[in-house]
Amino acid sequence: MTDRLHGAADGCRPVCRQVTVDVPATSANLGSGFDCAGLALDFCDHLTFTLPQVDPDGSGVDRADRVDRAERVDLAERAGREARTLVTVKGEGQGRLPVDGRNLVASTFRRACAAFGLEVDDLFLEADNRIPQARGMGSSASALVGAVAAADAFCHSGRIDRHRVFELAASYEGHPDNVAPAVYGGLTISWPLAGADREGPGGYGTVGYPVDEGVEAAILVPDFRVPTSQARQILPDGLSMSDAVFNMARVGLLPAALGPSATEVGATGSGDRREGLLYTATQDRVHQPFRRSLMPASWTLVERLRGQGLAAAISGAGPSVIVLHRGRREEIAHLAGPELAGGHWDLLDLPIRTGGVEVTRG
Ligand SMILES: Nc1ncnc2c1ncn2[C@@H]1O[C@H](COP(=O)(O)OP(=O)(O)O)[C@@H](O)[C@H]1O
Ligand SMILES: N[C@@H](CCOP(=O)(O)O)C(=O)O
Repeated sequence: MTDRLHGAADGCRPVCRQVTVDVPATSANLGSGFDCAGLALDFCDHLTFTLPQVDPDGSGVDRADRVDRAERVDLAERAGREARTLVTVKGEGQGRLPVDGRNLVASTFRRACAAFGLEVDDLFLEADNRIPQARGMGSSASALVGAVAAADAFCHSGRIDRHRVFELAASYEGHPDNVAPAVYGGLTISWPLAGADREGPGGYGTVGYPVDEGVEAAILVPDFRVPTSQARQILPDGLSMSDAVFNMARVGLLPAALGPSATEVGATGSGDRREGLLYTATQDRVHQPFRRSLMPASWTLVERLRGQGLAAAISGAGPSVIVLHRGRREEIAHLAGPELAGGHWDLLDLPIRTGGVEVTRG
């Protein structure tokens, strides 16, 4: 897509000087829902974007009074030279992620601002990261959503437009499954629009489903990384009809298996049968079998957990493992005992996050 959005104002001004963003981790696929299912997790990166730029006469931002005098002079002196990007990273990625304009959050923020018609001068970004990177918890989608949501907040007054954020961030990511829950929260099923349906920017649709309050996610996170790009390259070009049908039937079960209305579904009346539905909904023949060789230790763990009837799957493109459950935390920790005792795996017990990205202007 073209980067300047249709209808974006030419040369718009930022509506504030600082924006903070809390953007959640996500788990995509959930077994059967390759490239379409995603779940928001209550575990956030906290990002602070500051635009210190202001015209020498103080007219560059609507709230120029918040820029102190010394800073205005400093900025005036810097007029005419290349814009600076200064990034500080704490937590996940500290010492590893770029701290200049190559940082994914910073570069995406500039790109989204340009798409909205705002040319950004200097940018200060403080990233307090909790989401492990390249582990299958959607860190790259969260980085894109955080950056686009911040750009939306700088470029438009009022509440952020979640649909606009979803469309732009999904177009940058290239698949919408992690982006949608990071934007909207909860369980989402997303799809690329068919060619004839494409109109204007974007090209993805999504619907959200409520998640039963009793459902929790246990995420087992190893200390090794698998980049999503590598895990996508290993997938085959085609599938058998029977494997496609196997997954189609199961992804259709995900909203009922995770939703509060699951007990009302005739075939799933009792608590035990609900666990059975979660187990079935997370079966997969489309992507995990092809990725086993990239993450054998993760697959061993998935099989052990599933062997006890738990709804375990590779989280996203891996190598983390997600277990969706209702009150079975101790059992999961016990079954993952060998991995946890070895010191190379962590267990995160995470509630499902009902809301998506949160933005505050300062
Ligand atoms: N908070 C972040 N800040 C900057 N870059 C990030 C951030 N999170 C992810 N990235 C970039 O995305 C890469 C991981 O993306 P990817 O391989 O898709 O894994 P994941 O499963 O975590 O999304 C990181 O190596 C890094 O380049
Ligand atoms: N559907 C994608 C999901 C990638 O999720 P991530 O959290 O690993 O980035 C895939 O399976 O490739």
